[in-house]
Amino acid sequence: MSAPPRVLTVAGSDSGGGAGIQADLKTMLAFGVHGMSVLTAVTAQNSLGVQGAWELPVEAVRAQYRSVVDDIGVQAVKTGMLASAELVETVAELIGGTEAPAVVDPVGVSKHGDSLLAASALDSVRTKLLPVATVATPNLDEVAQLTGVRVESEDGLRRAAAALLSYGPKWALIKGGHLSGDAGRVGGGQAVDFLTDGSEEHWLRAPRLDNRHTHGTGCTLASAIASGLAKGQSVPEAVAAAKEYVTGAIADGFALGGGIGPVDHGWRWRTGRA
Ligand SMILES: Nc1ncnc2c1ncn2[C@@H]1O[C@H](COP(=O)(O)OP(=O)(O)O)[C@@H](O)[C@H]1O
Ligand SMILES: Cc1ncc(COP(=O)(O)OP(=O)(O)O)c(N)n1
Repeated sequence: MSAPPRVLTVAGSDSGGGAGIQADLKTMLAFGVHGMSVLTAVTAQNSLGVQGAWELPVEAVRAQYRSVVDDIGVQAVKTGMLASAELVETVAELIGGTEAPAVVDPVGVSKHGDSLLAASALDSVRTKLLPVATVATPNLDEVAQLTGVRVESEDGLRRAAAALLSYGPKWALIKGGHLSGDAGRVGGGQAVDFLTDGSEEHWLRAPRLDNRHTHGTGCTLASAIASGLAKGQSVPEAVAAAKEYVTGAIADGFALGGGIGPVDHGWRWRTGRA
């Protein structure tokens, strides 16, 4: 049997299993690729928020990365929670020395408002990590932090993407999940994301689903994109497939715990929907 495409996630652990490394590996399984992980931090986390977070030492991150890349090999890398400037710079250096495409999810703050990245690391994200990204996938809060552009309209998505591209990623995917769904406002009724490399433009639209159990959407989307790239898809193809997958996962999100439950990574086989 031939070897499956291999995808590496460099991210933090979510003990609740909804986001972080756990969401990434479940997504990779759903896309039929072999998922591998470099752990950067451990969080005590559940549907109510993040109760604690501990970073791993830089040597532990470097060692995990080398173990995987030097022996097993990777066709795509995805990054998530990187916690500190030191870890951001280490991971940027490692990715910069690897040929595989990199999907950078510049995780800043969880849905509950818990910080997952030190404020002092923002400059390292801008100057070290974004330049080595094939695709960068910030949500609206993250792109505002990184570029200063606050998005309230579809034109705002375009401006934010242009500002992000100035830091060097090949493609910018601005996720409009946080745009207000109120009737009459832009994005109302739809979850709109915008993808561009500065010349091509792709608008990704899906019905805005009325399910509060959306924990892990960003990690899931980025891992699905990395899985598509590892299979040889172009960036627009991989993003379109990832958007379809995350939309289905939100539709079947689980009411687990007392707060925001996780999306369902196994919705395709659980429900039989394509
Ligand atoms: N209620 C929703 N209905 C449908 N799609 C959504 C909803 N909320 C978020 N999304 C989609 O989920 C993906 C992740 O976006 P977002 O939730 O903004 O990221 P993050 O988890 O990083 O904050 C995007 O494709 C976004 O459009
Ligand atoms: C360990 C860890 N990494 C990343 C996140 C953020 O995940 P995301 O997919 O953006 O989902 P929400 O937290 O916004 O629901 C996380 N929470 N934990």
